[in-house]
This record gives sequence, structure tokens and C-alpha cells, in this order.
Amino acid sequence: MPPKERNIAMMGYRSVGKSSLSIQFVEGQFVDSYDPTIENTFTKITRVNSTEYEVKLVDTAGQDEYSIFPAQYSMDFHGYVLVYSITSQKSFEVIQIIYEKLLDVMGKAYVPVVLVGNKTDLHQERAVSTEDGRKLAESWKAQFLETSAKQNESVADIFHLLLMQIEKENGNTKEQSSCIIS
Ligand SMILES: Nc1nc2c(ncn2[C@@H]2O[C@H](COP(=O)(O)OP(=O)(O)OP(=O)(O)O)[C@@H](O)[C@H]2O)c(=O)[nH]1
Repeated sequence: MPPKERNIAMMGYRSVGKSSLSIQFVEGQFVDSYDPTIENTFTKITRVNSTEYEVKLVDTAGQDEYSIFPAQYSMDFHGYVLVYSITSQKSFEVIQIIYEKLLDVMGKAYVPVVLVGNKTDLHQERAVSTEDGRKLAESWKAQFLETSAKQNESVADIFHLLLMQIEKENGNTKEQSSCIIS
């Protein structure tokens, strides 16, 4: 069977680590420099349980509270990774605005989303509590993870959870049990 194609967009405020998470997932490395993204697309074959997926990952340009939701990201996407940095309250506020705009532009009450609080290695600079992140995700009925792109902590789990969430949305629940990522 050919892999299932899944298109996923990474969204969030500037400099929260969208590119770093994408590169860590796809290439298994962390580059400690900052180069603002315009748009990048990555492809990776990944397996969740016995199903193979071809993930097309679109790393978008950072957005702020004034950005209009880019129309090109409202079509042909199966799910969204919404990223903030645990060191930035502003990025946490912006992600809520991005989520509202996403639902609005999709005209749906539910869209497969994983909320990600990145940069957990910078715990001394933490500005957003785990509890606040979890509560926000609960209010969205979304999955929630805290990650470190730098230390490769929970990075693959983001995509694993989202792929499962997308399966559920498509009515395929058999893959909700135990999971293996490769
Ligand atoms: N300590 C630490 N730094 C990180 C982490 N993830 C990203 N960074 C750093 O944060 C800065 C911004 O990372 P990017 O991945 O470029 O962020 P982005 O969200 O893609 O930024 P835009 O392209 O502007 O939207 C870079 O200097 C990264 O090295 C992390 O988990 N821990």
C-alpha cells in the first residue's frame, strides 16, 4: 500500500521554534541560529503502528496578532501544529488568536490541532505554566505537548499525536490504541 499523504502546517508567533521543530523531526538535528522563515516545505515518511504516512510539513512564516490568516493554509491541510514558546507570554496570546482565525477561516467548530509549548530546556525563563497550556488545549479539545527542539524532547510525539487525531477525524479509530513511532 502506498503511504497515506498528510499535509500539516506549523503555525505560531515569530521565533517560537517552528523551523527548529520541523528540522529536528525531519533531519534529526538542531541548528542554534535564527533565520526567519518565509515558507519551507519538508517531507518525511513516518510510521505510526502499522500505517505508513508521507507527511508534507509546511513551516510557515511567523504570525502576530494582526496577521490575516493566510488563505493558502486553509485548504488541503489535514492538521495543524500550533506552537508557542514557554518563555513568551506574548506567543501564548498570539497562538489563541491564530487558533480563532483558523476555525473562522475553515468555517468549522473542530480542526485537528496539537498545541505545542516549545523550549522546555529554557526552564529558568519559563513565562507560561504547563497548566495554562494544558487548559487551553482542553478548551480546544486538542492534544497538548511541551517540547524542546534543542534537546529533541517529545518532537516526534507532536506528529504522531496529530496523525492519530487526523485518523480519528477521518473515522479510523483502530489506530488509537498503543502506538509505535519510527
Ligand atoms: N533553547 C532553545 N532554543 C530554541 C528551541 N527551538 C528553537 N530555538 C531557537 O529559537 C530561535 C527561533 O527558532 P526558529 O525555529 O527559527 O523559530 P520560528 O518559529 O521558525 O521563527 P520564524 O521563522 O520567525 O517564525 C532560534 O535561535 C532557535 O535556535 C528550543 O527548543 N530550545
